[in-house]
Amino acid sequence: MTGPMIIGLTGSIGMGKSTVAQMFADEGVPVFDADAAVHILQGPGGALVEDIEALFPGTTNEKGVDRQKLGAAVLGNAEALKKLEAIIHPAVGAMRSEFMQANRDAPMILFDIPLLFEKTGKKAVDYVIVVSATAEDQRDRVLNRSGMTAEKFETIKALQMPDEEKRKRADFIINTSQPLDKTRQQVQNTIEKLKASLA
Ligand SMILES: CC(C)(COP(=O)(O)OP(=O)(O)OC[C@H]1O[C@@H](n2cnc3c(N)ncnc32)[C@H](O)[C@@H]1O)[C@@H](O)C(=O)NCCC(=O)NCCS
Ligand SMILES: Nc1ncnc2c1ncn2[C@@H]1O[C@H](COP(=O)(O)OP(=O)(O)OP(=O)(O)O)[C@@H](O)[C@H]1O
Repeated sequence: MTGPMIIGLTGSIGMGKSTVAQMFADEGVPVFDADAAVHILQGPGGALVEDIEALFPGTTNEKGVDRQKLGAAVLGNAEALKKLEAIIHPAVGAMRSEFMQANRDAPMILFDIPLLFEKTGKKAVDYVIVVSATAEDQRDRVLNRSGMTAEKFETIKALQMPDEEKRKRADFIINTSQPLDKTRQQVQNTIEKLKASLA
């Protein structure tokens, strides 16, 4: 194999992807965060702000994209979301390529991609890790966030592959319905197994 082993980290809304990705980073694994890339593209002076304003007038301001407004325009409107994804996903892909180039000498790298199964495709990675929690924990975590409603949660869930389906397709599952130190241990064990497969 040439280049680093590529690990995809995915999971449905609120399952704990960001927390688990940070645990991989703590172990020294370079992490590409797709959501963070979207924030850069949509943030102040971001490369896609103008295009988004043209497609969805009134959803940007001097600080870039107003995500509440853009979310209201696209979540629940399949055609609008498709148009937005058509400009965002290729730009995220380009940033991912740059990240790969910058980390080409690392033994393994991790892609944190919320929509890995839905959009990016399993072929982009060597192994898939699915982050999963009980439906109750997922719901509690998400509804505790500011700006979130039960309706918005249901709309987003309907856009994502069900957790059960994701788990079936996973090479590794990380459980986040347990204390954080147990989850960290699972992350460390997974890294050991991945390293063993490299040897
Ligand atoms: C719609 C937007 C403006 C809402 O922003 P907001 O800050 O309110 O929510 P946030 O980004 O935290 O997303 C909340 C949840 O929705 C999920 N989600 C976001 N976009 C999508 C999508 N296109 N399809 C399915 N789920 C999505 C996220 O994975 C997350 O679980 C924003 O998510 C966006 O620009 N999405 C399009 C880009 C995209 O597809 N991002 C997903 C990862 S690359
Ligand atoms: N064992 C655990 N592992 C991971 N997260 C946990 C655990 N226990 C509690 N949590 C909490 O659950 C929440 C998970 O949120 P996080 O932002 O990581 O999810 P996410 O999957 O990235 O969400 P989104 O898809 O909406 O971006 C955090 O507040 C975290 O502190």
